[in-house]
Amino acid sequence: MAMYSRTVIFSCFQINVKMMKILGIIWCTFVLGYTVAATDSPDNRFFPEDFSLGVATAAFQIEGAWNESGKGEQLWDWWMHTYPDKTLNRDSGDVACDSYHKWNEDLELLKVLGVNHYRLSISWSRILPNGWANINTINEEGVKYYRTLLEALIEAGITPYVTLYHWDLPITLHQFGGWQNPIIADHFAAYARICFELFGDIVKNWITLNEPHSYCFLGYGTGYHAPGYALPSEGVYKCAYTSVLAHAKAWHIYDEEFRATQKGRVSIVIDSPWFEPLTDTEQDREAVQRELDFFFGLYANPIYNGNWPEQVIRIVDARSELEGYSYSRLPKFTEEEIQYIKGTSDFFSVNTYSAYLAHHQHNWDESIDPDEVTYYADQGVVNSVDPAWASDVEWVHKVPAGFRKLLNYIHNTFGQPEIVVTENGWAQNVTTAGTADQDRITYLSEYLSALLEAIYEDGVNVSAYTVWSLMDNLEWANGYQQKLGLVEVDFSDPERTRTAKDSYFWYQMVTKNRCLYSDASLCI
Ligand SMILES: CCCCCCCCCCCCC/C=C/[C@@H](O)[C@@H](N)CO[C@@H]1O[C@H](CO)[C@@H](O)[C@H](O)[C@H]1O
Repeated sequence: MAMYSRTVIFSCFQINVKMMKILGIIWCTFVLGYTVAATDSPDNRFFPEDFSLGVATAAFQIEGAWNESGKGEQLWDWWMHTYPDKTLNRDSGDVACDSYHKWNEDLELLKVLGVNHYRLSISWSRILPNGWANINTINEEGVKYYRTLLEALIEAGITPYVTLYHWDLPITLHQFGGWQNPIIADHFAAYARICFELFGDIVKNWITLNEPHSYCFLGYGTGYHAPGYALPSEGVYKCAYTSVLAHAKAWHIYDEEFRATQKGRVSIVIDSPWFEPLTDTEQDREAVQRELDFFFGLYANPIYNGNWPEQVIRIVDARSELEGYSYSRLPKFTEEEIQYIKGTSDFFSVNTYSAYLAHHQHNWDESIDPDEVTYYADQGVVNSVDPAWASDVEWVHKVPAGFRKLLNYIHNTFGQPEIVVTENGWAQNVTTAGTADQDRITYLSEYLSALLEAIYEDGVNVSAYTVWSLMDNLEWANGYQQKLGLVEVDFSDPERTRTAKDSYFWYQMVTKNRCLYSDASLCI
């Protein structure tokens, strides 16, 4: 039955969406009976009535059309064209899922999936081809593309969550040093203002930046991502400083100029795995807290509590001095900036996929290795994973209990905010991926169970959950070699044919039943 549903699904899209829904229901009835039994006792409670279930994508990862309709070049276009060997299989985003041309097919997928919200991003250089926010430089074709898509989503009853920056910096701004240069915060704020003006009448949920930890650490720390800068001693901190400031400026613009009329809200996506102590010792428990502070707190603390986490300041200042620096490698916020940044988030957005074990690094606090002047060495933590945690790619391990703990940590550390899970999902290697993706169903089911426990057992205020991703797409440096979609995309086919996976039908059942059981009468 599952195979039959999949084979016919896409011709149905064009003809009869209602028929698709019926096929999905048939699939659920005959296949999910087995699926649920195979999953480790999912929670049988209904999601709260106003809880929002959604999926996410990002512009560069799906749109393609990299130089069409007036779009300017951005960092990842340049990176993949200039250093093709830095991406697995020498893949690029030139065509990606071709969503720039096939957005209405994606919309049908969303409608049939029955999601409440869709998280997407706007490509900065599609709106402002040269990056500069000068009213004369707005690319009307880019505006029309997003306007049409956003209006169609609203028309379909799907709430858009719009990310302004998902790693695709206009190349002109990279040439100014990108996120190493605090002036980028002003450029971002000006771009944000234009987007609020252009789309704020219909977009009510804004995300300023996606995962600053990822683009700061990978782009300016290790150099594994664009722009490829290996500046591990200071690059991450400078990038974090500019990013936090950029976010705060955009939030203030919205707050002062748009909130009263548009009545929307603004947040920033912060990503973090959960960390478990390797051993039950005080040293390893402290290692967990240090890693959380350097990974998560570097971005969340200035925005929610004011300033960098206290121990990050203490450690980096002390180590900088011991290393012979005449200044601290950690840029400092002025008192005025601390007050300006604090409180600039209307809800807490978090991306999380995995957990790691944390172990105190031997001698970390007693000696300084001059070859180890890095953001990583500052933390003094060695990470590993528990071999019992299921995994198909090196960076994602199935640890739903860690997800619940992370939600509780946010609740307790950052003032019990409303939490929106803006990304969570299961990554498969291309060699093991396929449309029969029971592993993904198991992962999502267990993570959603953990989320329900956080809501009902722990009293954590989680209002939305978002699967990454609607469809397989360009996974940055991993090219098309890792798959996270509910829908498979054939990247060898010029048509980029989309085929629903088993997980797509499973999530369709969840959005319909609003619980994790195919038989909703079992839910309470
Ligand atoms: C054998 C020992 C292994 C130890 C390894 C220890 C490493 C510890 C440090 C943790 C690093 C975690 C990296 C996770 C980052 C993710 O949050 C990030 N890659 C997620 O980015 C989003 O994910 C989507 C899927 O990759 C992506 O497509 C999307 O655009 C991103 O927003």
